[in-house]
Amino acid sequence: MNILIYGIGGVGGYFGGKLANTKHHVSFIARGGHLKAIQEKGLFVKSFLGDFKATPDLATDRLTNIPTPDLILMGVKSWQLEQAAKELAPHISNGTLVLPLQNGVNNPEKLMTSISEDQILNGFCNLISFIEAPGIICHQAFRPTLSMGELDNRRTDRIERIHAVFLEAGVESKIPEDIHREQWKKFMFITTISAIGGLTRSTIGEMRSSPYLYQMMRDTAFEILKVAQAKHINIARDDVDKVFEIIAKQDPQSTASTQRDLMHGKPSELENFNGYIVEQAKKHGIQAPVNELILACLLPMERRARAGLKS
Ligand SMILES: NC(=O)C1=CN([C@@H]2O[C@H](COP(=O)(O)OP(=O)(O)OC[C@H]3O[C@@H](n4cnc5c(N)ncnc54)[C@H](OP(=O)(O)O)[C@@H]3O)[C@@H](O)[C@H]2O)C=CC1
Ligand SMILES: CC(C)(CO)C(=O)C(=O)O
Repeated sequence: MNILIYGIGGVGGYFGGKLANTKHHVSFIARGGHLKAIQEKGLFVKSFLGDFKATPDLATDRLTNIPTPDLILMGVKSWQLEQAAKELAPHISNGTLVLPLQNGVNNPEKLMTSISEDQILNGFCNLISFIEAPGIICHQAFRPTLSMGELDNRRTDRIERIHAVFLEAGVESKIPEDIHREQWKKFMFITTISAIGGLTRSTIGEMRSSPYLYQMMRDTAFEILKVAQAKHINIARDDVDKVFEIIAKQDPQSTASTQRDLMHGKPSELENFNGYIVEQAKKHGIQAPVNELILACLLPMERRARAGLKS
């Protein structure tokens, strides 16, 4: 199989690195000093589960150089997906499948702006990893897992084939019965902790121990639940409780990637998280005042980050 990893950051670097060590032909799209380091020395993944080195068949910043991919793993941030899909469209065939791994729940729709719906899968992952230095990925915590599915949840031969490729690479991969439901559960978790964490600059432990902030997290989650149900996602009140059980188990010092982006004045996924909920709540006639407040408070900072100014 010809596999392309588009974006070799925390996620693309970890899973792309695993795939590069299989028999498949693996190409990396990266840029700048990170690309140069990978071209010169390969990609080094420092992982608390065991370090490994990966040498892709090709590392480039030019899509014209790559063989037509059978599978593309999207490793960019969710707000970079539309642009990436536009750039990819002329370089794929009708048989190419695209698997997004971004946090958020509208990534397939973003890809559909340039790529045919029947070539798009849905997916998400769990791990904590980031670029530590050019050519080096640090996988810091969480046993990496990957969930994937067809948009209509059918267990097709092609999804089984892709799942098998990840298993072959030693990645813990799942095809849940309902990929959208599982993705919304993760979305509820990550959106609830990221935004309030970003707004208050607090760790998960600090938010859990403040009754006010804890209630704010719960209100955020219930607004997300209402939007999900309006969109006919099979998710219930029990799922909110399960999300809060997961929140209760997190290391008190932990912060989510979007929260860290917000805190470091980098462009973040705020608009794909709370922004999406506010937009969809309006569309479905639902009140979402907590998500609206969070979004309004963080948007000026987000705009500064996008204008290249540090907050
Ligand atoms: N990191 C994590 O632990 C987790 C992240 N996620 C989700 O995964 C997604 C990816 O996050 P993450 O891996 O952290 O993001 P990163 O910022 O670490 O990685 C994105 C990479 O894509 C590169 N990129 C973007 N556009 C291009 C382009 N046109 N050409 C070449 N390279 C490009 C970026 O390069 P450059 O830096 O030059 O812009 C960067 O190296 C997000 O949706 C995130 O929420 C989900 C679970 C865990
Ligand atoms: C919370 C976590 C680590 C779970 O994978 C995540 O998705 C993120 O930080 O973006």
